[in-house]
Amino acid sequence: MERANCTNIIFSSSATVYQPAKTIDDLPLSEESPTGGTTNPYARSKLHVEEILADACVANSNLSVVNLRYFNPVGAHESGLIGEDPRGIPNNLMPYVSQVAIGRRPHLNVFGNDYPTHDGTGMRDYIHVVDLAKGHLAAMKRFDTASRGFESYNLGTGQGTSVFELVNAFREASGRPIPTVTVERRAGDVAWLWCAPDKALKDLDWKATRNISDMCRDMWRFQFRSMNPSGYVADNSEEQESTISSVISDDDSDESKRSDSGLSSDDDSNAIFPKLKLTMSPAKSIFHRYINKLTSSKKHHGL
Ligand SMILES: O=c1ccn([C@@H]2O[C@H](COP(=O)(O)OP(=O)(O)O[C@H]3O[C@H](CO)[C@@H](O)[C@H](O)[C@H]3O)[C@@H](O)[C@H]2O)c(=O)[nH]1
Repeated sequence: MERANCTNIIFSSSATVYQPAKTIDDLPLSEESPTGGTTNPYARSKLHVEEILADACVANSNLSVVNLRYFNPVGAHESGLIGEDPRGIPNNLMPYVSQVAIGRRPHLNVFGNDYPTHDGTGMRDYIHVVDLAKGHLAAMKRFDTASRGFESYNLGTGQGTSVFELVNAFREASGRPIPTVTVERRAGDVAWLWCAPDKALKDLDWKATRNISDMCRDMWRFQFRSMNPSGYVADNSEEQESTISSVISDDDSDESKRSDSGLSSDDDSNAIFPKLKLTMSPAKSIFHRYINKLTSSKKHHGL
C-alpha cells in the first residue's frame, strides 16, 4: 500500500462481526454494539481484517479506513441486466425464492418457524444492492473531508423483514405462487439482525431509499424480464452487446440516472479494461464497465 502511495481504504465488512443479539432489546445494532463471539470462518476473517486495519491506522496516521458493515444485500440493478444468478442450489434466501418463483425449484424450505419473532421466522435487514453501491460512493467522499483513522459504518435500512414477509413481497412482485415448506432451523442462523444506520446518515450523508418491494421487483426483473429466465448462458451475440451498450449509454446520457446508479461522468475505463469483448457473461461485462467507471471516479478522490 505504501509503495503504491495508497492511504485511503474502503473495507467490505459484514454484519456478522457483531455478537448475535440475545433478545430484541439488543437491537438495532449500532457501530458501538459488541463484536466477536463469531461462529464461522467467514465472520472471523472479516473481524480479523477489521482489527488489522484499525491497528494499521494507529501505526500510520496517514491512513484512512472506512469500514462498511453490510447487512443482507439483495436485489439487482433496475435494468435487469446485473444481478446474482448463483450456480447450483442457492444458499441465500432471495435467490432461492426467485428460483422458486420462476419454476426452477418446487418450493422454498423455510429454516425454522419457532424463532421468537412475530411470525416465528428469522428476520434480517435486507438492503438493495444499488443502495449498497451508493454507500461506497458516499464513503469515498468522506476521504476528502474527514480526519484520518479507522471508522465503521453500518449499511442497512434499519428495518427487519421476516422470511414470510419477504416471500409475500416476492409473490406480489412476481405474481407467482411461491410454495413453502417449514423445516428445521439451519445451524448457525440467528433469530434477528438489523441495524441502526444513523451514523452513515450523519457522517456520510447516505441512507437506503429502496424498500423490500423494490428489492423483489428488481430481482424478479433480472430473473424473468431480462435475458436470464433460466440462468446465465454464455453468449457473445451482437444483440446482447448492443443491449448492454444501450443501457450503459443511457446511463451516460442521463445525469439523474447516472447519479442514481452512482456513476461518474468521466469515462477513462479503457485504461483499465482496454478491450471489453463479450467473452464473459453479459452481466459480468456490464459489471466490469461499471467498475471501470467507479475506478475513474476513485481517481478523483485520490484512491
Ligand atoms: O433457503 C433458505 C435460505 C435462507 N432462509 C432464512 O432466510 C434468512 C436469511 O438467510 P440468508 O439469505 O442465507 O442470509 P444470512 O444467513 O443472514 O447471511 C447473509 O447475510 C450476512 C450478513 O448479515 C452475510 O455475512 C452472509 O454472507 C450472507 O449469506 C435466515 O433467517 C435463513 O434461515 C430460509 O428460510 N431458507
